[in-house]
Amino acid sequence: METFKEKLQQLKLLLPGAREQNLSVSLRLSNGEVEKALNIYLEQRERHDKSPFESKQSKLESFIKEKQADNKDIEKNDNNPSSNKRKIEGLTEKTVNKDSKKSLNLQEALRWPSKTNEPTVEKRIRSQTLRLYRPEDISVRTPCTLINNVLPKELANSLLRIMLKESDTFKRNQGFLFGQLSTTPHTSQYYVSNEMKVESSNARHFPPEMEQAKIIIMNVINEKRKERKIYEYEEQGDWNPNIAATNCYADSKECVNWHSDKLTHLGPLPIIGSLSLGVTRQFRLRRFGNDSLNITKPSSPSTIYSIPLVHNSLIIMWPPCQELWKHEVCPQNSIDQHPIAGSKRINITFRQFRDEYGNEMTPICNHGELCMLKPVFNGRNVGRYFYTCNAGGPEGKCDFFEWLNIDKKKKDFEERLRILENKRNPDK
Ligand SMILES: O=C(O)CCC(=O)C(=O)O
Ligand SMILES: [Fe+2]
Repeated sequence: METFKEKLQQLKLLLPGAREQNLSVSLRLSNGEVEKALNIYLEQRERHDKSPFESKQSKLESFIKEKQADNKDIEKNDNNPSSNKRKIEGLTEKTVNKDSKKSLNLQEALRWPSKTNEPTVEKRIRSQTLRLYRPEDISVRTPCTLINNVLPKELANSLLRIMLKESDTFKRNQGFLFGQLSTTPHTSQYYVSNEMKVESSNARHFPPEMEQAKIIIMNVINEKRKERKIYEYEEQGDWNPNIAATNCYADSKECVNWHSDKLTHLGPLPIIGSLSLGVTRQFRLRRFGNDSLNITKPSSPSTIYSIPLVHNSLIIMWPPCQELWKHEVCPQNSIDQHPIAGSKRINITFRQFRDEYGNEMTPICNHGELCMLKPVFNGRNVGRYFYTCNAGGPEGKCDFFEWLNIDKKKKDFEERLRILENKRNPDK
């Protein structure tokens, strides 16, 4: 387990020009999670950069209000005897309380973010949002490929109509964000292709139009993939999407926040084919990991690339997009109405569920729950993966940790298949 100091060091490597004090506050607010701390830091900085004309005073007031709200939540948790206190390695509870109050300090608020200590180059790059329209630019700058008009027009329109109807029964997912229960700002639904068994009562089978779309998209992606490097640990065979996470954004304010897609059941280095239907929305990408594989043009972690995804477009997220980048669909002030969908957008993300990463092959944490698979995105272990506790609630994570051994997993899975086969055909 890394100490608070080591995590701070990781953050410093990621954001070389940033003030240590700001990174330290971000790390405390993130409950000691480097990835969340990076987001908190970048969001604060972005917010700051977006409003250069606001007076220092009003910026300061809103910053303090936010911090006060955050700290109230921290205090509420810490005062609640039934909830496990927030744990940050290397800090006692007392220090956490004392230090989180310290973030109300006026001096510190004024110093967020530091203008003077950061190098000019980073300062110039950091506020950059680059809009990318041309597929050539998208391929050079990001680990994605954009294909417009991917489906025959009639198929795209009929799939949109079907999904609009289906979306009436899509649900808002609930999850934990910084220990607080929160609801996703859009609705979604899982689908599985027809050759798969529906194991979860929450999943539905692909409607026939989705199956047709899947085949076209699968062929397009496998064709494009022939021109690309295939990493040692990605699925070596053809890409064969068998599940689809679908989203509905009812209006311009519905969104999905910065995230990378979970690898637990997809395995390392997945390919994700994301089809957009209905209203055009901005899909934004930001690198946050160390691109040691050098597949995209070097960019600052805070450079945001914004890509308009029009009706019937496919964005392919190639590996290592989920390992080293984050993506979001941000809220917008206005959108152009779509003739069929009005203000709605439907998104279908085709993915390949890999059996060797199924539930039976996933370790169980100390809580007795299935673990989640996470990549190391920086430092000397970049390129490795580990299993960790998936709990996000107020009870906190347990300290389960296990490196993923990809070769061993493959062997274990083959062994498991052999045993199952022997049980089915004992005479063989
Ligand atoms: O709506 C989109 O384009 C992205 C959706 C997404 O990122 C997801 O479902 O994981
Ligand atoms: Fe995603």
